[in-house]
Amino acid sequence: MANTPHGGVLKDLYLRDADKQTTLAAEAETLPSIVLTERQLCDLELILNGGFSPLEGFLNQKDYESVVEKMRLANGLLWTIPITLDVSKEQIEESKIAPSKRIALLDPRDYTALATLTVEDVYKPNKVKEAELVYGANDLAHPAVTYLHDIAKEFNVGGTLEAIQSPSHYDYVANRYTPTELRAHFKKLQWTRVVAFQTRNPMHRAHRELTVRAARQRKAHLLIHPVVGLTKPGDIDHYTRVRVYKALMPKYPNGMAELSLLPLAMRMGGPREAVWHALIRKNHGVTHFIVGRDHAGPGKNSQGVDFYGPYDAQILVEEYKNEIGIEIVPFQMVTYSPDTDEYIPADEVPEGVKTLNISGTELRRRLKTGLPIPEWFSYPEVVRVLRQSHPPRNQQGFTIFFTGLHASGKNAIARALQVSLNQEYTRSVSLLASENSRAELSSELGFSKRDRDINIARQAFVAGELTRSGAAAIVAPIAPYNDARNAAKKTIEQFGGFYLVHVATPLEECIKRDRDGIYERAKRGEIKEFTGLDAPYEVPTNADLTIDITQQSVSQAVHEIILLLEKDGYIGSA
Ligand SMILES: Nc1ncnc2c1ncn2[C@@H]1O[C@H](COP(=O)(O)OS(=O)(=O)O)[C@@H](OP(=O)(O)O)[C@H]1O
Repeated sequence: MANTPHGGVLKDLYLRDADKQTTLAAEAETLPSIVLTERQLCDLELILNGGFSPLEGFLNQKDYESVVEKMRLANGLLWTIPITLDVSKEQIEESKIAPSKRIALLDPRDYTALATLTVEDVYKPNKVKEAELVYGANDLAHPAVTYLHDIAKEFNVGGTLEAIQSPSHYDYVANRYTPTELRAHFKKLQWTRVVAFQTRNPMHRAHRELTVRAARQRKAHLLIHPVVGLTKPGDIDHYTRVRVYKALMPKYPNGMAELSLLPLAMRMGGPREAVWHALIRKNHGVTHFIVGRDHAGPGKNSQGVDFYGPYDAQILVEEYKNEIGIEIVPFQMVTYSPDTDEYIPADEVPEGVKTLNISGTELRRRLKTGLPIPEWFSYPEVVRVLRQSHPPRNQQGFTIFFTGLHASGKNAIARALQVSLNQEYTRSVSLLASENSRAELSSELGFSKRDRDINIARQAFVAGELTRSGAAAIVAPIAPYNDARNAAKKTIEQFGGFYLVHVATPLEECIKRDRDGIYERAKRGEIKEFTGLDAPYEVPTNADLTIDITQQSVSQAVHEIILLLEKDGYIGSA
């Protein structure tokens, strides 16, 4: 039989409110509303489907303070992470949020009303205290603490929820199970002992071995229950991870393991989060839960020291195991022994026996450079998925961002670079020449700082999208301002390579080379705010390459850019 929910009753608010959903939806149209944040949306989904049982809403002040201080709801039930609906002063005023008011909670993606909140109270959380007691330190190196101070708004609204509808999902829908659905699934499969494995990372052979060992030890079936809500910033995206899990599932014996995706917003709260994870799994009907080394660990604090000890989570979970009501399976990471070609838990490796491992950083390096990933470490099917999402540099996109004065020669170099890159045949090459960008993207803009910044931001957006899709983008605006160039870099480099090339032709030379006589017109006052004359050009100090066309030919300039791209692996074979 599936495990009892935390608090005894599964609070599936969809089932509870099924009869009144049409009325609630109609009422929601008339109510003031709050558009949820991404984190709040994840939390709401798990409150509504019972994953957060016994919660039936967002914590009121009494519950919040009790959870922060005592790891318990005000009624004494164990609950370790505050689940709060944070709002700003403006939202409170605009929606007239006050006790006993009803508020519609809207999906941020399409403004669908998902639930109605009956407000109990509005309160100001003590964020420093929450950071210290829940996450162990008021240290911005902790992602949940940064969230608390930089993203979460000033006030919390406590209150109970009524369910209108669940948030829509369009990805991996068949693999998403609510607690009610998962319980029915276990029943159908006749699974009574189920050990759940939580993960926010791709899974390799070591994870498969670890989970099978846990199942064998406890004579249980296996639920691979990865988080697909919000995880640690910088993690591999969930699309890739789910493809990895799907590639891995056939490696388990038939009928041993199932995959279900959990729309949880993690806090990386280590020990407290491990207890929370266990309670969530209990609500999903699971009987056993694997807690490994450094469970939900946020990494190092601002002093360079780990926030939590590697086994703190296991210790806290052990301390509360009777109240949690799920059997904890503590696990050491398993490691590979090349001599015996087997995986062994780290604490069982005999003295002197050599073991191998590949760290996350090393794996990313191998993916980036195209270096082999050995079969003892992962399955070829898994590696294929990872390589598709992390192509080597020579298949990734990049942007060459030229900056320089009018008539500096940047347009000629940009055109020649496009021709040169076209020889490669490996990716499409797009040139956003300044005159085209001005005509097609920014025709209504002039040359004030604000307008120029918008112009650069638009080009950066387009170049970013091209870079994301694996193309080479060449942009060649004047881009006279540092902050706009830096913002462009930030926009683009999250998707691939970014190179700032400063065509540093001196102004006098530009004036000499200006065949259209534009500088002359500007000097006569016919063109205002002209860069280099009555508008500034901030010389970049962070250019990847500086070219002076009075000293170098166009071919030479292009060749230097090609050399830069080759050095970083964007062109040529890996
Ligand atoms: N006031 C003023 N200042 C600078 N440039 C001016 C101005 N008015 C028109 N032009 C012509 O517009 C071209 C520069 O546009 P950009 O989009 O590159 O400018 S910016 O990056 O937004 O600053 C640039 O042409 P190219 O250098 O040939 O691209 C200029 O001839």
